[in-house]
Amino acid sequence: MKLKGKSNKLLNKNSKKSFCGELKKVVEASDIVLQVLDARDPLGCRCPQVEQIITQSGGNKKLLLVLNKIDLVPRENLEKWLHYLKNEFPTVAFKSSMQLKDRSMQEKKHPKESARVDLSRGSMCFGRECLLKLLQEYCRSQDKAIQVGVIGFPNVGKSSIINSLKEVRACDVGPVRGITKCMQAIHIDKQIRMLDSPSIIAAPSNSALALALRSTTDIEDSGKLVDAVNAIVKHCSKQQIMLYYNLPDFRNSVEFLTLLAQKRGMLKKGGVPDTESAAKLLLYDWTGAKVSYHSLLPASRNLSPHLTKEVVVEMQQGFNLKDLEKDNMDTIKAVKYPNLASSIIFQSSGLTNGTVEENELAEETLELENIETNEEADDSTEDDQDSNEEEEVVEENIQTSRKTNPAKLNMDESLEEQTAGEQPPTLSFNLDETTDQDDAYDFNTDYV
Ligand SMILES: Nc1nc2c(ncn2[C@@H]2O[C@H](COP(=O)(O)OP(=O)(O)OP(=O)(O)O)[C@@H](O)[C@H]2O)c(=O)[nH]1
Repeated sequence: MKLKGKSNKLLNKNSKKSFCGELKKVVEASDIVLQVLDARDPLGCRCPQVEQIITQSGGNKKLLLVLNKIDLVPRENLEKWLHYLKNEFPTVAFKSSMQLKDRSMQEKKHPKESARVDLSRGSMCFGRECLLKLLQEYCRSQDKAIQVGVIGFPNVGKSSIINSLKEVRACDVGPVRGITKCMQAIHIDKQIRMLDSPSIIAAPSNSALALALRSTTDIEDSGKLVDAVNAIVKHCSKQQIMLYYNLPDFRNSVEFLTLLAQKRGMLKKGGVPDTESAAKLLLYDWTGAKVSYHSLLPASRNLSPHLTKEVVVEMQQGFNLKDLEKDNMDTIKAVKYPNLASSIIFQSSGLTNGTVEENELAEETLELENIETNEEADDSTEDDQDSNEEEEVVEENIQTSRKTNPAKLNMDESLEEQTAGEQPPTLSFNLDETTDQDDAYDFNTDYV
């Protein structure tokens, strides 16, 4: 996600500390916080530390979950996740609009431009009315204008959701991770102001899988790329991966990447397979806009350890949950889904821990040199109210309680139950605490 306009010029800070600070400002300034989840791995996109900050902040702050990219999971799986998540926080099913015009383009209003806008189903947004209604009703119940923070790990679709609500490409969207560096305000209407934020920083203590999918920057180091691919592939059905990429059997990640590079014609000088590019392609696939995979629900339906029943009730107050359920059903009915058999089964590693306190970060900087920033964007198109309001920031410190260290989920039991009727390929997962440490993974061991 790339923000346009003056804000990036003024606040172009690349350090993770700055990311943390900006995220906290957004949370602090928000009446409602939307935590955006990729529907393909809802739990992996939830950050217990940030949820705790919001739910324990007092001052009537609300937390909603937005289950985005619902067009990439089978309908049956989506319905199960909505049912699961709503027991913790009110949850909105969403599919972002994929092709929106720039504000500058919209101002031109050339008839040929409008004719070129893609109106196909794939580019449409679903869930917009439901989310807006929820926010507007909350406004009315509070009898005041509200600020709505949009937070989440990289690439979950934060910018896409804001753009979809605004119906204009106010923030740039793309597969590159972590381009948003500072808070920016976007007015949806007179009563609702969205606050965009840099992504949550995944703590280094997370599993290799969580780090592969949720790290703030694109991975560049070739060894780390192979590790990241290894972590992803070993949490999927190998047969389905082979089928999706149309590859023969492989023994390990290096062999997989070699085959993938050959298949896609990714060759270096002398015809050597470019495994680094193949690895980046796979990572983009796994966090981007296309590949359908879905994760199974946890065996235990207990409340997440960092939540209490009182918190759940408090977060529900002020929202009409019956209407939300009905509106979600309307969204569900309208979207086109991949079928179960073609969607890759994925084993999530559960909630992803985030680093929210600046003092917990090492003095490292994000490797953003390779990311093309948008600072040269024409500021003249940014002369509306939105681009001037991001500096309105609350500087108070937020007290963070950090009791939580959620254990990884053991989903083995639920796997059998949930895949009954799904006819998944034969697979067996081993999610003990050491799984992700095992660099020399042998695919033949865990996949039957
Ligand atoms: N299929 C599909 N793709 C989506 C959807 N929402 C977002 N995407 C794609 O997901 C990718 C990331 O979207 P962004 O909106 O840039 O995500 P972000 O959370 O703002 O990303 P960061 O700036 O890295 O934090 C883009 O390629 C989007 O086109 C959706 O509902 N469905």
